[in-house]
Amino acid sequence: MNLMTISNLTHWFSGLRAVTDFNLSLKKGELVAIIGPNGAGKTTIFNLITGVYRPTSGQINFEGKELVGLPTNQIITSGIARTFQNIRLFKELSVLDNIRIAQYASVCYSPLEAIFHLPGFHKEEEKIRLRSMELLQIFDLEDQAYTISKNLPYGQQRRLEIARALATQPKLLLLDEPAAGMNPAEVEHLIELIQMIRKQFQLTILLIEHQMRVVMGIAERIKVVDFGQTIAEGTPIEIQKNPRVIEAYLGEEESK
Ligand SMILES: Nc1ncnc2c1ncn2[C@@H]1O[C@H](COP(=O)(O)OP(=O)(O)OP(=O)(O)O)[C@@H](O)[C@H]1O
Repeated sequence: MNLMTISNLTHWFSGLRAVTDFNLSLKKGELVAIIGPNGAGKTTIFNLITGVYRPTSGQINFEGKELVGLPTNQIITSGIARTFQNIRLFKELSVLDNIRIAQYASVCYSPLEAIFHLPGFHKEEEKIRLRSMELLQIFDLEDQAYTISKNLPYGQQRRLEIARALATQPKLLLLDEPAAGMNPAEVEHLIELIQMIRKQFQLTILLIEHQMRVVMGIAERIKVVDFGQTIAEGTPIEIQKNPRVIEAYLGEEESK
């Protein structure tokens, strides 16, 4: 059974058609990449899945439930989390607090327990703290738990953003250019990290990425979009040989 099925997704920004009849079926546990030149419509697809924009037309079915029309918070509690192309941490908060905050969408104490600091509040807070520290350990950030997140090196900020996304316990993780701005060593580390969390958290992953080293290294299937339209779909090997893709995208990448 598919975890998510996107059917005929189309989105217009005034006179500009950013996404045209986009279709995608994601099976549980798959890692699928969306690639394409700048402005092709990739991030708009993520914004449509997460309810930032409501599509002009089309459906997004996640575990049998229609997502179109739902507010973002309900989409997140359904089991979808994302990272952003431009890192969006709570920059003035500590690394630990960035992870803790992500868990409050599904907190299990009542306002009364919170106001009067009743036992239910303390128990839940301790659970959140422990789980946050566990995540920081997995992401090799536990020594930085009390560092203000804006002071982390760039590669660690990217890792923290992924850790924060996982704190909501998603089934589907949307990664928007996770390798952007990383040096080659950080990229290699990221590839290992994505493979590790995919297994450990039994994740399905949809990845937008420009760095072909990452895409070809970890994606099982690739969709190529250009001017909002899907121009090719296949395995990494099929995509690398596809003349239309080379013309629209890979050729341009290789010549950089
Ligand atoms: N809020 C918006 N209002 C109007 N136009 C927008 C908006 N967001 C994106 N666009 C336009 O929609 C098209 C698709 O943009 P999108 O950001 O989805 O592309 P992308 O493939 O993610 O590009 P990149 O690789 O550069 O991130 C572009 O032409 C962009 O200028």
